Amino acid sequence: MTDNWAGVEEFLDDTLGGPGSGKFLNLLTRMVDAKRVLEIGAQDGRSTVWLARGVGPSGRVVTLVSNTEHASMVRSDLEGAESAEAVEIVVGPAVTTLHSVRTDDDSSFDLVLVDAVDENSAQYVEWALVLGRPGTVVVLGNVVRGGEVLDESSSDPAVRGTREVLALLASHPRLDAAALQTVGTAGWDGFAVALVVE
Ligand SMILES: C[S@@+](CC[C@H](N)C(=O)[O-])C[C@H]1O[C@@H](n2cnc3c(N)ncnc32)[C@H](O)[C@@H]1O
Repeated sequence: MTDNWAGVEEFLDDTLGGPGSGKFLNLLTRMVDAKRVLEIGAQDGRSTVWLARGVGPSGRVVTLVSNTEHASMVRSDLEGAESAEAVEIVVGPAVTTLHSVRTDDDSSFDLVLVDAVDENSAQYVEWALVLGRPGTVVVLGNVVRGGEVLDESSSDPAVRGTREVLALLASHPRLDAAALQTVGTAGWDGFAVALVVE
């Protein structure tokens, strides 16, 4: 994982709409001075490594993965990574494991990354409200999906889940949110950011 960009494509890809995503998350973590981060959905450590680097060795990153294979991939990517000791990996379907997630000293999470990209995204955002506080930042990946998100007749669970969560972001009284579109080698996509308010 490097800070050195090899070119325009790498630079554009390093958002939640592209395959990189890490540097954007690292910047956001530092911008909001997040010390406690919850990552909902990781396949490997590409985001986790950058989140750990962002919170520093005294911070905490709780990463939810669906199975032991993905847990191994996250662990492997974390080997030798900066502040890897800050990361706790929790294995199992996020809708289940979220019930057991606690902050270590009962402090709320400062930043929640919703990136499982399945049909349960709205539930994950509801959990971000439970485990966060006014001022917590919530980020959601892959919310444009090549424009498919505009297809209200889609049967794709990811599209349906995304439409549901965008409707929640647009209407929830405790969320102030915006969505942004991105372009990169993975195509046209985007991410959403939300601020938890009183
Ligand atoms: C877009 S990727 C996550 C990218 C991740 N932030 C990273 O950089 O590795 C979505 C991943 O979330 C995980 N996921 C999907 N549904 C999940 C669930 N219900 N519980 C936990 N993880 C889930 C899957 O491993 C899936 O590959």
